[in-house]
Amino acid sequence: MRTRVKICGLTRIEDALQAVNSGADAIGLVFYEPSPRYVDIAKAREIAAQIPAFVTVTALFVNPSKEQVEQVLSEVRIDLLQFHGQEPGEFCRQFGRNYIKAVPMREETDLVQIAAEFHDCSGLLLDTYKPGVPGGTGETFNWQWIPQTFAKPIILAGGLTPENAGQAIEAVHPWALDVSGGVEASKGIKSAEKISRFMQEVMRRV
Ligand SMILES: O=C(O)c1ccccc1N[C@@H]1O[C@H](COP(=O)(O)O)[C@@H](O)[C@H]1O
Repeated sequence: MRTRVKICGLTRIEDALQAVNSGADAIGLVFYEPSPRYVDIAKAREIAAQIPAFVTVTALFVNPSKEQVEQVLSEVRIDLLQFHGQEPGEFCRQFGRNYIKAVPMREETDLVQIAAEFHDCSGLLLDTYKPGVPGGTGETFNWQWIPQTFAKPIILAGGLTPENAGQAIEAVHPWALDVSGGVEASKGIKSAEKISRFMQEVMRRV
């Protein structure tokens, strides 16, 4: 069984189809306006409508209002919510949808306590901590901070590229990798060649 892959920050249909046709298990749409990967509801609907069954359409939020999440859920085909800010557990679970929670990783991060707060999440997404930047940093963190066995599925993120994807799998054995900047040609624009190479590196580790 291979490591799952989510390709995040898609802003164009052709990039989303490239991700799907290269074997990605999930795509991510960023509903966070300051991001260069932000998509509005109209664009998100267009992209999501092209995604076939069994590929998970993920909606990424950073400290959204309840109303913003509800609006996206009512207008776009969304299979999974991703909360990438300081949202508490009660906020994340109020929508009655599957969700993953991003954790900004520091050496002292208490993953056991976080897993208890988000006991009903579908996975913890471990990302690089950078003050003032909620995500999409393009930087890795020290993977040795991640326990080898853990109660929740681990989704590894932060600075992943075609060059380090294989090493990440061998070091961390995560449930999934989540990549954004590492498969881009420029911010918000994906590179077909990098997506394809990233997926090949993952598939070589089956
Ligand atoms: O991609 C963004 O712009 C973004 C903005 C705000 C929060 C999260 C964001 N992206 C997520 O960050 C991680 C790591 O990204 P990268 O591979 O280091 O570029 C990933 O989960 C993205 O989905």
